[in-house]
Amino acid sequence: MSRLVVVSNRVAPITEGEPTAGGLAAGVMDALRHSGGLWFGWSGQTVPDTLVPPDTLAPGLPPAVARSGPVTLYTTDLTQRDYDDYYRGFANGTLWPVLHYQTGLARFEHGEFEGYRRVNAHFARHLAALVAPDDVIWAHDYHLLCLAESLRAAGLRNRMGLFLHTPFPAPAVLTTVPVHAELVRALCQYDLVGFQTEGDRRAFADYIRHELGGEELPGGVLLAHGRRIRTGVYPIGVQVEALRAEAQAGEPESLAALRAGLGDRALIISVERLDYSKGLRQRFAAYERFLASHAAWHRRVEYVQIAPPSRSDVEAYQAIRRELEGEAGRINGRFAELDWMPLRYLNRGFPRRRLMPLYAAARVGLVTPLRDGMNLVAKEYVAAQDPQDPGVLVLSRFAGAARELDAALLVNPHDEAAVAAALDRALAMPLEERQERHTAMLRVMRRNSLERWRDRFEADLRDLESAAGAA
Ligand SMILES: O=P(O)(O)OC[C@H]1O[C@H](O[C@H]2O[C@H](CO)[C@@H](O)[C@H](O)[C@H]2O)[C@H](O)[C@@H](O)[C@@H]1O
Ligand SMILES: O=c1ccn([C@@H]2O[C@H](COP(=O)(O)OP(=O)(O)O)[C@@H](O)[C@H]2O)c(=O)[nH]1
Repeated sequence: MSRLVVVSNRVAPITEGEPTAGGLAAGVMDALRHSGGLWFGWSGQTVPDTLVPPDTLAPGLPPAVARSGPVTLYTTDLTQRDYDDYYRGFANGTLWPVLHYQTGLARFEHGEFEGYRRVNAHFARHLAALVAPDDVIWAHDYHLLCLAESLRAAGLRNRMGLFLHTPFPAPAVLTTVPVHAELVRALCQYDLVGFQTEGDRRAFADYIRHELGGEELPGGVLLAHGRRIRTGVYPIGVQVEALRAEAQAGEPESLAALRAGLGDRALIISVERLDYSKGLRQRFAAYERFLASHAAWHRRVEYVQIAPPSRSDVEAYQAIRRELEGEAGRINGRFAELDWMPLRYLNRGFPRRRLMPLYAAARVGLVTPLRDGMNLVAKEYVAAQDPQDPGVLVLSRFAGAARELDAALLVNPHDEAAVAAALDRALAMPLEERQERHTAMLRVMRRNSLERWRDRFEADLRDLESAAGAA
């Protein structure tokens, strides 16, 4: 069978035990670990611009190669200028906020978009030297919307698919990006475009029909720019049994330390990259309101927030970090007692195998992003629970995960009073109701596993005829 070539900006660290850099890297690594394949991406390193001759696009060096089990990892460095324009600039300063409906936080510079295209072309140039004509190419996420266009320009006729890990916003939101038309035209060079939810897929189809005057055929096929693009919904999953084993294996000392600090208090846990899309500011406010309005829970609960810094050189991320540090101190200052700290805010990451026992020990998993493509932490929390005595997931209706995990306590993260009431309800929930909700969520998660996500996308990609995109 032809090879699977995976391309993403972020690749998983190949050293065991390092914190995983977000859900994409964790998911792709877990998915590739069994079937194997070639994975190409950014090394995470930048090199000074002076190392690059002015007439070349990017470092002329061949990519570094490493092996992790059956996965061969090719990584390339970025120059400082490429990193600034592409990753810090257009990908995370323009696209990320717009894809998450935060248009007020988005900036736009034509030069950064050019840099974004330059890096997509740089990736394509390396890939063109690596892929065989019958390989299937599976690109990931908003960093690589223009990759297929660059690969086609280099003459590649391979089957190419893109899976978008983030939301795809309504056309009225996407069109705030001045180069939306160029982006969607480039996206149409893929043969298959996959989304986390039907809402995201619908938004893309609406753009094609209403902005481009394209056509939508039955079975998720779109006709636009003289091409035939297949679309589908592939919710990313987790490996339930492997995660459960990690949760049970535990790490006696760290868990013991946590338990000693907690005593018999109920633990509320939240874990995410420190990102404004994750709704931490609103969550802190909701927790403060919960403490103010539910005095009966004082000293009986503790909220642990794990929030490793992310994209720290983007201004909006620096602002949220400053703000949360102040808020955590203020909330503790208002409610803490000599022997009780209501909120523990940890500004650092943990390897996932250390997080799993913490999830297992938590009475409530509090996951309230303002928008999220999926949110794997929600699924990991459910997987970690003891089915005989499970904790309760309080989940934002705006996370992709809410489409599947509708047996969670679904909340609107903008409604502080509703989140506070959900916390009270979750903490007081009778065993039978907790079990019923947990069983229902586990059933969906077992069905929509990580393997199914990978297998369905890969099968649909392989099913397409080579260069079938021409309408
Ligand atoms: O690579 P970074 O800039 O450090 O950011 C980490 C990743 O964040 C985003 O993850 C998304 O993918 C998850 C798995 O599908 C999904 O659950 C989550 O909702 C998404 O936000 C981003 O999309 C990735 O590209 C980043 O690598
Ligand atoms: O300190 C941390 C924080 C998060 N994660 C992992 O990073 C992923 C986050 O994925 P999610 O889809 O929730 O959000 P993203 O960061 O991709 O937006 C999950 O697998 C977490 O277990 C981790 O390993 N260590």
